[in-house]
Amino acid sequence: MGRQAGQRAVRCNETIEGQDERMTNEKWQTVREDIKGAIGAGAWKTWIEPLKFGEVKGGVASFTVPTTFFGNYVSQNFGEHILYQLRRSGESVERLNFGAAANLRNQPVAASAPAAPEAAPAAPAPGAPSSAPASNAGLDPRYTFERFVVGKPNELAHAAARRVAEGGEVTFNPLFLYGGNGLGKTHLMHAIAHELRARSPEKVVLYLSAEQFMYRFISALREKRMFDFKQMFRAVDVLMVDDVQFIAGKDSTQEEFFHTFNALVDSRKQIVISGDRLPGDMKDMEERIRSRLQCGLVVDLHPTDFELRVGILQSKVEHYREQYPGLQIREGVLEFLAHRISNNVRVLEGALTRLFAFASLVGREITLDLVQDCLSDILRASDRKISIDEIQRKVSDHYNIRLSDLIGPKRLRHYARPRQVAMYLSKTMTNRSLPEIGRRFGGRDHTTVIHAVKRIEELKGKDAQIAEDLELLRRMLEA
Ligand SMILES: Nc1ncnc2c1ncn2[C@@H]1O[C@H](COP(=O)(O)OP(=O)(O)OP(=O)(O)O)[C@@H](O)[C@H]1O
Repeated sequence: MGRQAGQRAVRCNETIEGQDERMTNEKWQTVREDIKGAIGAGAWKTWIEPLKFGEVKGGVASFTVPTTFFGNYVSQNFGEHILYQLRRSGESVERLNFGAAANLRNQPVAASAPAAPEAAPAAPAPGAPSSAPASNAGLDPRYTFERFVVGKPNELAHAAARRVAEGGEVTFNPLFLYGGNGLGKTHLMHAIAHELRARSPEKVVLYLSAEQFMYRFISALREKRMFDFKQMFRAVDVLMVDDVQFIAGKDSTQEEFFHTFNALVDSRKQIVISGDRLPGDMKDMEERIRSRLQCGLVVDLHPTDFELRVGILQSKVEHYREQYPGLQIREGVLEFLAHRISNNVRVLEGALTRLFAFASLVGREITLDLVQDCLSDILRASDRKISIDEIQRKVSDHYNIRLSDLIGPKRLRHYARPRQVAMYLSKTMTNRSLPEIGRRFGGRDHTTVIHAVKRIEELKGKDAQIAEDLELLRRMLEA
């Protein structure tokens, strides 16, 4: 463990022992008044006043709330304020626990994470700890390393995520995960947070989407709570921001993000960011942010290959078997799905969920006929066509050059060769005409495209590197 983390743990323990008896209901009354200043009287009256303070024990502050929903809402929306104000008042509280009054006789209810958009309704996972750090609100309990299937396309991203989750000395900062839709970026980020929470419960791990960052920033500005906002973000040990491309073009949010980022990096706190493309290709993102996003470790989640998709389906089937015992699935069905639905794991998962639900309703075995009946719309939509845009994006990522340089006028070999590769793929993998391809590459003439195609045809036979690049790009585009 790094020096910093060790020092922090000792300090926390010392304070906790001294202060467990100290925290009283009277003190809570003072603290909650401070929260009123931070969140406004309306929200305070609705959400904070009804909280009944219980105790602080082992670094966990417990409250009784009217319902589980109430607890979840407070945890998600005001948890950080409560933690921050408690700590400011001298308490060394690491977590909050909200027990619903009705359930208290049985078991305290955790202020558990709400469901991710496509997730099952929020409920603490079986066996989950009975309290969750408020800063972990929003985590899907299913998105763990155990449930993440590793294959060639995602092995590097997985290894980097594992390294961060060990919570040791910060070696690369930030870890930037990028890739297309539904390839597992969010899953890996949640897995890091779950693992850190289990290994180092004293650490404050904050996961949020870039959109949430923006809304919190705007409401802090509106309610004149910028000091609290800054303190809150600077108090975290690990910050994870998902879908960072969302803040591109949003100037003041970018400005605040930039300062938050710098403050955390300066104090050697780990940052994990995800995006749908390379930082360098994020149009409308300020240059200073793009360069900072690239200064740690940048890893790509490549499109899944057939083997990985089959692996993911098999792992999901195992979980479904617990839910739908006795359901039979014919041989060849998973391979068929993995072959036909290739671009997005989320769609693949959705297809399987629908199949299991349908088969259990009608009491039928899952066969290829059932797949055709039940998934015709998904299968139709997955018969996708490859576009010139996609080819350009993949080629520029592959050769690590900017999209604008791939398309632009620069004639250096460093740009010209990838451009010829992209033109060749556009000719051989789409049914676009030569003039149209020329137009899409910065308004070039169709004879330039013919020359590029011929040149790559020639090189394919004698340059092993080009042959390998073409093969890899083709596989990624077809995936
Ligand atoms: N390797 C994998 N193993 C198991 N499940 C996976 C894997 N990759 C993706 N999934 C599942 O696919 C779904 C979509 O993944 P996730 O939300 O992490 O994608 P994403 O890359 O963040 O997509 P987006 O950019 O659209 O937000 C999730 O339910 C996730 O559990």
